[in-house]
Amino acid sequence: MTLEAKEVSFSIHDQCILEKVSIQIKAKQFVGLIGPNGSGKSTLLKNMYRLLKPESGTVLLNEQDIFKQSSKVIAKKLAVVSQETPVLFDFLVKDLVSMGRTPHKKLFELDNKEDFNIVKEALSQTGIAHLETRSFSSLSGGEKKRVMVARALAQQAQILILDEPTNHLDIQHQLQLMDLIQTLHLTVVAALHDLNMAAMYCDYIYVLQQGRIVQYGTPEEVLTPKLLRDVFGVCADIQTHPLTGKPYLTYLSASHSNNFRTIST
Ligand SMILES: Nc1ncnc2c1ncn2[C@@H]1O[C@H](COP(=O)(O)OP(=O)(O)OP(=O)(O)O)[C@@H](O)[C@H]1O
Repeated sequence: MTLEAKEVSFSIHDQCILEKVSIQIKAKQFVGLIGPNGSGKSTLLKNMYRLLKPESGTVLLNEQDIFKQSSKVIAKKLAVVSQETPVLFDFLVKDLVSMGRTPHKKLFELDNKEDFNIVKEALSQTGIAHLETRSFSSLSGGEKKRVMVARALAQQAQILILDEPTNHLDIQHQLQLMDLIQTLHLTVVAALHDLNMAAMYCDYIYVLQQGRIVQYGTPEEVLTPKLLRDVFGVCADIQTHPLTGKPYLTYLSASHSNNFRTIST
């Protein structure tokens, strides 16, 4: 399964939010989307999962225009965990996760044993089995996030679109979730704010700035002091971590960054 945005442009009230953005996620790749607040990450993802329609350009799911495929067909192939949690006050956690099975069911067809097992597995994988009979509205932000991930897993789609998946999660659950997603070997595109997470888990990273892709490559190629300064306006020391072998970023405060400049010149 592949997903691709080709020269996607999108405006709101005549303001250009995305300008000819092209990104490609090949089968089983974990691709990160990084960029400052307001750079267009969520808008791009919304164009890629059909919540918004590009003004120009195309989105291809398995090389076919996503807007020419039915919602049900797409939902079997592509699952989304968005930034917003739905307003579903009266649903129990297990019922909400069961909704992930909907694309696989005919109208009025009831869940069978296989569906129950898939939902059980999704609850267990996301560590929320103990919450299954709780009402969604009573959960904490992090618990709600894990329910939305469980619903996406129950959907058994081959492509996952994640908009800040670790937002609201404590560090243990951030790592558990990212590890889990990595072990599923799906095709993944995720908007991430934590650049160390992006470095650790992504095969490739695209950098958005003011609605344009300004850099693309492996974490090693993309995460450089220059990029962090130019795009994020921060000074950072970047080393290869001795245990992970991945780039590890240490952000420097204004006073430390002066020392850093003195040392590195
Ligand atoms: N409905 C809307 N009306 C007006 N402007 C919007 C709307 N939705 C998004 N925007 C603007 O589009 C730009 C891109 O927003 P978007 O949410 O895609 O950025 P982002 O990179 O995901 O930001 P963040 O990191 O803060 O989540 C922002 O300037 C935002 O204010």
